[in-house]
Formats: sequence, C-alpha cells, structure tokens
Amino acid sequence: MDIRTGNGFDVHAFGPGDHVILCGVRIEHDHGLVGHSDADVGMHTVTDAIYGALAQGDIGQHFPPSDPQWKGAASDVFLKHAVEMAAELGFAINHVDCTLICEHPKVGPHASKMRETMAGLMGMDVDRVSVKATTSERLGFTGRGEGIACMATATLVKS
Ligand SMILES: Nc1ccn([C@@H]2O[C@H](COP(=O)(O)O)[C@@H](O)[C@H]2O)c(=O)n1
Ligand SMILES: C[C@@]1(CO)OP(=O)(O)OP(=O)(O)OC[C@H]1O
Repeated sequence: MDIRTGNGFDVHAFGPGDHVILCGVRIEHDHGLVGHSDADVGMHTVTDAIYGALAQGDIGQHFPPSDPQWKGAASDVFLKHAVEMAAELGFAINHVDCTLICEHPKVGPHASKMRETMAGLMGMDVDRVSVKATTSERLGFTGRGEGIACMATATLVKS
C-alpha cells in the first residue's frame, strides 16, 4: 500500500478588521487577518499538507500571490484544487490534523464547524478531520497577538 504523509505550516498577521476566517468558518474578532486571499491560515495549511504528501510543491506555486486573480479569493478554491490533484494522482485523503496557534480567538467553540466545513470540501467523513488549537503561552508573535500560525498533517493513501 502506498501511504504518504505531508506537513503544512502557515502564518498570517492580524490587521484591521472585525472578523477572521479560519478553516472556512467566519469568527467575529477585534482584528482581521492580512493576506492576498481571504487569509484563511487554517485552510492554507491543510492545502499545503496535501500538496506536500503528493510532492507537488506548495500553495504559492499553484496560486501565486502576485496573480490578481486570487485577490480576496475564498480559500475553498485552493483546498479543492489540492483534493482534485490528489484524486488525479490516484490518492484518497485518509486523515487530516491541524493545530491553530493563537491566544485569540478561541477556536474550541468553532472546531466542530471547522471540521465539518473542511470535511465537506475534501469529501471526507468528519471523523477523519481534526482541528485543534493551542496558545503559545503569550510567547513570540502569536503570544503577543500579532498573528495566527497553523501546522497540519495530511495522510494520503493510493486507492
Ligand atoms: N486559540 C485557542 C487556544 C487554545 N484553545 C484551547 O485552550 C486549551 C489550552 O490552551 P494552552 O495553550 O493553554 O494549552 C487548548 O488545548 C485548546 O483546547 C482554544 O480553543 N483556542
Ligand atoms: C493563498 C495565496 C493566494 O495568492 O495568498 P495569501 O492569502 O497571501 O496566503 P499565503 O498563505 O501567503 O499563500 C500564498 C498564496 O498562494
């Protein structure tokens, strides 16, 4: 059996705004996230983990930040592209796990909706999609509330 594992990591800075979008879920917040797209750091990270498992580059190679086409884009587009690429190469996504790192917003109350949203986009059972969160104990840029980081792992199996 051909089993592949990929990892992803991404960071977006806080900026002016009244909400963030994390793993496809809108959360009211006292700041927004800065990005060329909708700055969904969670979805970008999961997308990159899938590209990584396929050894197919990274999100910026498929969707260059210099391309005005992706300005303000909903990050569903990026995740769906990675999922389609996996299918074309004969892989099924078996499991995804991601960890959002920030002091605020609190992720816990939204984690179920995030899992459902990403599972829907990936065509997976929700029990194969995990969303977790941690603070960095007020240390570093996440601890100072300057932005949100995310790390993710995706496991793919050749069907
Ligand atoms: N943005 C966050 C950060 C943390 N959580 C939840 O709180 C728990 C404790 O966080 P520590 O950093 O003190 O370990 C963590 O396990 C998460 O359940 C959260 O929901 N949102
Ligand atoms: C998603 C893209 C799309 O242009 O832009 P950003 O929203 O800035 O996000 P990033 O995580 O920096 O990845 C690069 C780009 O692919």
